[in-house]
Amino acid sequence: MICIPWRTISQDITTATVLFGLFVAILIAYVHRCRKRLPPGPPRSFFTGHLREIPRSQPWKTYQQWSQEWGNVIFLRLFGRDIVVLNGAQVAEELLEKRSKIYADRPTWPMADLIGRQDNVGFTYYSEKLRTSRKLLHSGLGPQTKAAWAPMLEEQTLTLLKQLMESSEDWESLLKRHVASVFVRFTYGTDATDEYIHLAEEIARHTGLALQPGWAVDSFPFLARFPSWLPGMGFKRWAKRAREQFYQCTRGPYLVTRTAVLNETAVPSYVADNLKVIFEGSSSVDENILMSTAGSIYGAATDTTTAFLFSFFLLMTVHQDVQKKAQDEIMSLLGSSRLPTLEDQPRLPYLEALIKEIHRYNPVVNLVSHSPLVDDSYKGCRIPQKAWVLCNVWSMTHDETLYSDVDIFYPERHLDLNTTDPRRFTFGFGRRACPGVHFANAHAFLVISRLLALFRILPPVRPDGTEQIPTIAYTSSFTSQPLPFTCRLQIRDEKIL
Ligand code: HEM
Repeated sequence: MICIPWRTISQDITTATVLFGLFVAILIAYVHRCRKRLPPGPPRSFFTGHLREIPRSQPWKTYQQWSQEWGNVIFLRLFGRDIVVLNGAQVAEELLEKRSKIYADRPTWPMADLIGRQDNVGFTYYSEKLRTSRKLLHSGLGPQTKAAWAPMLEEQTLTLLKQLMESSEDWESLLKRHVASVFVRFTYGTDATDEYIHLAEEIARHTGLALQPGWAVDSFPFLARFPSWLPGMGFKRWAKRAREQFYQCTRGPYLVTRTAVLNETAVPSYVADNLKVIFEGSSSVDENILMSTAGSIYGAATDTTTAFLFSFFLLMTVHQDVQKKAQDEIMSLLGSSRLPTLEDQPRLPYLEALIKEIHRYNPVVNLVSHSPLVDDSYKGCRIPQKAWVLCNVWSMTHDETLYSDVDIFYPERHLDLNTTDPRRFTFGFGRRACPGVHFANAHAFLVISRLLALFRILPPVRPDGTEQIPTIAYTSSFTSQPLPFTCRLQIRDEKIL
């Protein structure tokens, strides 16, 4: 007979009891979590989730319509991911502003990580690195540093006007080039070369591709750990090339400015100013963080600014009456004496209202993505940790309780200072809100006021002499731009330049 010592049996019983207790506790926690219901949403297919329900074209408009049936917080599932759409200003402010610490993260995007985008502030997960990056950006872009970048903005807009006087039919490419020059100047203090612009456009194309749904690695992140020579791992080889180009685009211009700082030939810029204090020993910021914040500016600033300015051109081409009112305001303040400067901004309220209305009418970024760091709940519904929280900016700037006749382009609504400033939504929320907001507002004011002072923006003319008013329509991309349209620029007051 085999004799098992009593001590061993009693140890086994204790271990089994502890394990069973642990199992029961986990089960209770799991059941409790699941019993807290998820937010409501349209019915979905068991296999494809809401793939068929979510339209490819301007989904933000559909989400707004769904809110009438399902409320302001809607739950969707796509490619195995939880998506929570926030459709109103109140809920966005409640969650993303008041609970900003919870909603400071970005959704995980394994494919974007593979192409190196963790070194781009807009994608960086919430961490010490992100906090340092944002501090650096705020200190370079905030209103306290306006005196440092305002003269550069004035000089660059003047160059744009002169180029437009020479060849106004090239307004589209000149405007794009102007935007690129402004951000390369601001960041590195150098001229934007064709090579850099081309590489940066390639990087933006790669980002767009990586963010498209359907990459297997986004649903099964463990695939990223498999060797790239295995069959079916072509995405890893593509990602490696894309990542190398991304680092080339970030390092190249940074090193040029760094060398210029060391040689004492650098002109003031975001990178040069920060490097000087690092080299003097007055700042302990890691140079790698400075380099990646600098590399993030171009991507975050150019597409958004270009989309906004193109929208201005389209809306002025169609709404001649609004354009005339803005021009009359500039004329009554300045006559033909000079071009507007940033000091004139507070004295041109109609122009300020016009800028607000361009933001409201078609927000540049209609869906802003955040992600909660922990499980959260709102009005009894669970918002799962790591869910993809999509803040529907469109639904806020088209909320009938905030703005009347939402589909009408009507800057006058903002002359009443009680009207909600749409930029409260269009530049994002909480701890991820756009650090470039002050720069963007100053830039928009300078370009728009100076263009209107010098030019009339007119619809194209058909062969029979009648004007062809373009249709107002926008893309469905991440930054929503007007669909291609044409307009004419006519000089209205040459003496002003
Ligand atoms: C019309 C112009 C612009 C618009 C409409 C715009 C809008 C936005 C929006 C909606 C976000 C996301 C905010 C969020 O997640 O809550 C964002 C992020 C960001 N923007 Fe802008 N932006 C503009 C111009 C600029 C400029 C001029 C710069 C820099 C010079 C800039 C730098 C950034 C950066 C670095 C981020 C990422 C912040 C983070 O993830 O923590 N943006 N912007």
